[in-house]
Amino acid sequence: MGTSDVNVNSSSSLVKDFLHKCGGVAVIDGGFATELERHGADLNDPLWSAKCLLTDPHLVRAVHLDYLEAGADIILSSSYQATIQGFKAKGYSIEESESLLKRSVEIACEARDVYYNRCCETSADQSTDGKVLKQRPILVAASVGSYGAYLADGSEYSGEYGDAVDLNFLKDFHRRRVQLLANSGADLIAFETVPNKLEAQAFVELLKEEDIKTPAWLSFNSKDGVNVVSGDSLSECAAIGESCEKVLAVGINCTPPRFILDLILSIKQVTTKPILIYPNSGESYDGIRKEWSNTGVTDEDFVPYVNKWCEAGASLVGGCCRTTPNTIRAIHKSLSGKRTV
Ligand SMILES: C[S+](C)CC[C@H](N)C(=O)O
Ligand SMILES: N[C@@H](CCS)C(=O)O
Ligand SMILES: [Zn+2]
Repeated sequence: MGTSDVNVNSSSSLVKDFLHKCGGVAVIDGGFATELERHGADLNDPLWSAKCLLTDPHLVRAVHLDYLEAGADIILSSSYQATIQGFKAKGYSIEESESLLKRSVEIACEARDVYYNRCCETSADQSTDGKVLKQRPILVAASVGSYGAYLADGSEYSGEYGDAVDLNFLKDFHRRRVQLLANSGADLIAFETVPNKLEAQAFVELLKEEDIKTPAWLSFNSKDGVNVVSGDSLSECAAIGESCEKVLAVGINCTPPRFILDLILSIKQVTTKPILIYPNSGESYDGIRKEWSNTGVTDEDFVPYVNKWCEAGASLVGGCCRTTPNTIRAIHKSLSGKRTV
């Protein structure tokens, strides 16, 4: 057995072991880019949330910390739309771009360190203003958004890349970023808002070809509750995750809450891996104007479904775009009876 086999075996139970320590269900953080915006960041930029790595790394750290204090057990780095190609288009060198990518994970790890220090400093009888300050296992996941995210026009909600974009193109597009993020100190890689089957295939092939030691999750988005946004079959997409030993969980993110239950039931047919769910608020996004239209959906609409989703098979639950630390606090509270620790 080579060293790579040893490493894969030792990380192959990371999510299941983590879930066990969390009492069966883990809380994922909430919308990251939209939370930066709520704090005043202007993300009308091709880099979207990754712009803050350049302009306001302190805010990036503060938002991670807010999610930890709201009860998130897993935080995702600010690298969703951070790509070497995107930074290069802004005039950054390859070295600078690579260092920004690594920085995104370092900042998340720093937030975790600050959080643990706060937990130590807070005695049990101190008031914590509703903050969850509890020493517990916390994972940092390196976010990898799709090629559509890099296009910066909301294409991750269509998954239509045109005929020129084939499997090799997507693998080459993502290769260096995945290598870097895998060696950045993150506990896992979060391939998220994956809009089509081709890109899912590219991600799992990259994990194998590049002998990536950091395990991953694979999370798709849907706009009809049946298929992924491109129209590709969710079952076929989830089965790609199931086929790869380095993918430790499969699920759905950035999808309206009303579709989630059916999507869990569909994924459950094809996977034995933990299922993760982190829906958006249910509002619509205009990818050109980079604006959300508020359809009146609120945190209160979302949270009551969380226990049903867990009963249906989800074991990692959080929020995506336009959810906030309040959403995560409410999810944490709502799951507290379900957790066995
Ligand atoms: C999941 S969508 C809201 C992401 C935003 C998009 N990549 C953009 O740049 O507008
Ligand atoms: N983790 C990213 C996903 C965007 S769909 C974010 O929350 O900004
Ligand atoms: Zn989202």
